[in-house]
Amino acid sequence: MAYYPIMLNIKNKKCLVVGGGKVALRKILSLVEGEALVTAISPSFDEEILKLSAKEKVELIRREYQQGDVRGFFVAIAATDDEKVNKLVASDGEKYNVLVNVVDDKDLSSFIVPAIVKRGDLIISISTSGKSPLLSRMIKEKLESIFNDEYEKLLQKLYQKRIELKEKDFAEEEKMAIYRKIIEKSGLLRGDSVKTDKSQKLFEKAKKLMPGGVNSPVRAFKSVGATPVFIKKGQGSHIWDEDGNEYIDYVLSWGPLILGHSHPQVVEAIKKQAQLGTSFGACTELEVKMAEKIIEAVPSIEVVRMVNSGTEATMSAIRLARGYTGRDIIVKFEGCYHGHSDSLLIKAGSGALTFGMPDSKGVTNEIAKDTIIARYNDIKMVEDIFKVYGENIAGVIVEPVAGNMGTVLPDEEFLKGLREITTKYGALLIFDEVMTGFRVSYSGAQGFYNVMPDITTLGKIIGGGLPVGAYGGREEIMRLVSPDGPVYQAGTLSGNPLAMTAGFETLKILSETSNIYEELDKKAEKLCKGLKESMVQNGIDVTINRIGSMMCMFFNKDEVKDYDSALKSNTVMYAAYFREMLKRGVYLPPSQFETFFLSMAHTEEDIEKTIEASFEVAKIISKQLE
Ligand SMILES: N[C@H](C=O)CCC(=O)O
Repeated sequence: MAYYPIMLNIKNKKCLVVGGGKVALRKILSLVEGEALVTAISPSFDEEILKLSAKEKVELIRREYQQGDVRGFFVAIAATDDEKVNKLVASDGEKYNVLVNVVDDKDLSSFIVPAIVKRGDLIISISTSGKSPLLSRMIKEKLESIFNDEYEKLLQKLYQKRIELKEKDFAEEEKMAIYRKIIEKSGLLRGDSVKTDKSQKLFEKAKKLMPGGVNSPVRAFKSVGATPVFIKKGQGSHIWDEDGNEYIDYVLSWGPLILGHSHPQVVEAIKKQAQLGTSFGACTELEVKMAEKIIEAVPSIEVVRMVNSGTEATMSAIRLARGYTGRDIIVKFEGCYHGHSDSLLIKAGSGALTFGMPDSKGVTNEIAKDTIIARYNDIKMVEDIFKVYGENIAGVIVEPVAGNMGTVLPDEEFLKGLREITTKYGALLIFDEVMTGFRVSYSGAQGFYNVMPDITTLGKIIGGGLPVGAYGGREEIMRLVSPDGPVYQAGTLSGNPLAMTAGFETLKILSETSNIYEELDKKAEKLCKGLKESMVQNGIDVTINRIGSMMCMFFNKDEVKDYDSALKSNTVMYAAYFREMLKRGVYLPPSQFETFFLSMAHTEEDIEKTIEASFEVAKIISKQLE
């Protein structure tokens, strides 16, 4: 059956309800609300119907329905459980041209009544053409949670404006523009028009071709309950997806793009180099320039080796620490992520934490037993571990600012304590500065906190957006690396000219631009202040951790200083926040346990827009708390 949806004006129209029970009561109430002249026929009536009659809202006829009763009515509703009566009302309706609805029997009805969401004069009706009342009800509940009273207020505002403009001599397009502005200003419908068809199609295809449809797990948006958007291009602080949606980007390829996307100087240098050759697997002057630049900047590095990723850098650093000390055990911290090499995938952060599998299958017990886990910021625990295993510990690896369980800052004494303990026991201290290097300061976290490790690993920023990694440290340690020494490590594309060029240009800009880190800090401070305020004003608990342009907004009322406290965050709330922000053109990390990054390219306007969006979203997600 095909239905034609209409809204009936029943004001002052005679409407009949046949029946006197609870269902009849509901029907009478909705007719009364529509200001109809209601009559009900039934041998007996529910208490509430009698009360309505006492208030003269409904006229009651106390007897069974009789043939022809529908005559003269505008519409009739049969709400009895007597099949014979219902059929009689239906056939009378046909005979006397009266619209009839028989409750729960679409075949007997000439019209059916949709489920509705009503906010004052705003009425949204839902119908499954009588096929599934349950689905109608569930959709209604969903819509009720979206369309709150604010929509009614908006409707009234628009109506007032319409009356006001009626008298004025405006062209229709001008009027439309005014109405549109009012709607946009309300923020209520912003983002609901985002189209992601192309991304969705691509993801369906990708899932068939790649595990989870991705080349790195966190990209799958799984923990935030969304379909990933497929990115087509980036410029400055903005990215665009395949459907043409624009976003302010706070992921920045997970940190490398401190200058923003496609910085013209970096792009130009890459182009020039590409014309000269992309890889030689041989020595180049570029590698020498890059090594010089890194050694100049990072205080503890005297000699450096370039590799292709952060994972390679940390894996090689561990091997070097073992080679140097002749010991096997490594201490790492819960929630710190050092890439995906076997010995470091124990209680790891980032995607491993996001997907609840911090210990990966495929890592043998033999390997796992040489990694001891300690609590971040718990120097006493590290001391205790060293008291028992000190003689066998090759090194301690740590993110000096943890960025892979969200952002977690080190306590004042934590890093210093690690330096003292490792020195005392002859173990090496490895700072994984893949994320913090050239990010928290030009000299990394070690410069910022003035604590010098023995080995440092780098990645991200030093590749200027191309794949890269590096590890370096005191000369006496680094000379053990092959071919100077017996610790083997190699790579076909290591130090490749494109990555070296992009990285070198990036570091050059960072070193030549005055106050760059101060500016980033100021922008990030403003952003965090606004984000926090948006939550506080809407009664949402949030803890923001930040150092310079690295930050994380934990949906958590308590301080976040380690893995356990990070895990107490409300990930469902973060997921809702992420989805709503995305709709409003703000691209955040698709996991509660990742870091937000800012770039030099982010403008005041970006920050303001983000805060504005956050206020809108906070209002929406605060409803989840009710
Ligand atoms: N937190 C990770 C890197 O720093 C996220 C990147 C990835 O796993 O793809």
